[in-house]
Amino acid sequence: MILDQIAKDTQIRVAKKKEACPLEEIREKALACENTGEFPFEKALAGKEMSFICEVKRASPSKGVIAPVFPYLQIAEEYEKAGASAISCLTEPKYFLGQDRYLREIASKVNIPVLRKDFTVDSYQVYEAKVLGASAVLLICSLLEEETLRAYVELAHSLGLSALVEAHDEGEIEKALRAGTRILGVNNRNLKDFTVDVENSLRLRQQVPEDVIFVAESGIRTGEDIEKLKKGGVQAVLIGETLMRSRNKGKMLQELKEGKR
Ligand SMILES: O=P(O)(O)OC[C@@H](O)[C@@H](O)c1c[nH]c2ccccc12
Repeated sequence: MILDQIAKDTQIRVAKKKEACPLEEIREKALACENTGEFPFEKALAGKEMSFICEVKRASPSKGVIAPVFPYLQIAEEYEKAGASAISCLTEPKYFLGQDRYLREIASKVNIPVLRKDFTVDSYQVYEAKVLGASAVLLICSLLEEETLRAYVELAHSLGLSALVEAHDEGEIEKALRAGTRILGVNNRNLKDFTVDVENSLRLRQQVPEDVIFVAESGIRTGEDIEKLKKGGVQAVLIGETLMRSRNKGKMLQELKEGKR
C-alpha cells in the first residue's frame, strides 16, 4: 500500500536528518522559537461560515506532476491576497516533490498561518515544523498508534502548534477525538486506493462534536461542493489540485467562495 511505503521512506528521511541535526538539537531550536500560545492556525479557521485552507502542491502520487511550473512563493501570496484563511505546504520530497524550504520561505513571507503537510512518523518532524515556521502539523491517524497520536498532539500544542488530525472513517475519528484533537480533517481521498468521495466528510460530520473544527479535505472542485459542505456543518475546506491547476488561482478561489464555479 502506498501510504505504508511513504511512511517507510519518511522514516529513512528522518533518520538522515537526525545525522545532520540530532533530535536534542532540533528540540532546543524549536523551544527557542516564539510561542505566544495563541494557536494562529486554529484561530484562523474558527468563527467563519467557511474557511479555506489552500494548498501549495507540486505533485502527488495519484496525479503525478500537477504544477510543472511552480512559483511557490507567488502562489502562496496569491492565496493570501484572495482571502485564504491558511496555507497548506507539502514538504514530502519523493512523492509530492515538496521541500522544507518551500515551507520556510512561505511562512516567512505571508501573514496567514501555514500548515506543514507531511507524513509525521517521528516527533522530530513536529519540532522541525516549528523551526521551519509552521503554525500547524498534519497527523495522519492511520500512521500512528493511539498513544503516539496523543503524544504528538500534546507535543504540538506545547510548542504552540495546532494539529490537524486526519481521519478517514468512524474508527479513526474516535481515535482522533480520544487523542484530544481540536481540529479534525476528513480526507475524501482514500489513501489506500485513491478514490475520492466528497460525501465521505458529510457522512462523518455528525460524529464530531461542535467544538472541534471540522475540515473537509481533497477532491473539492466546485462552489456546489462547498455549498453542500457548508450546509452539512463543515467549517473548513482544504483545496489543492483545483487551485494548483488553475491559471488564475486568486480568481478561482474567489469564484469558489462565491459559489460561481
Ligand atoms: O488536491 P486535493 O484533491 O484538493 O487535496 C488536497 C489535500 O487534501 C491533499 O493533498 C491531502 C489530504 N491529505 C493528505 C495527506 C498527505 C498528503 C496530501 C494530502
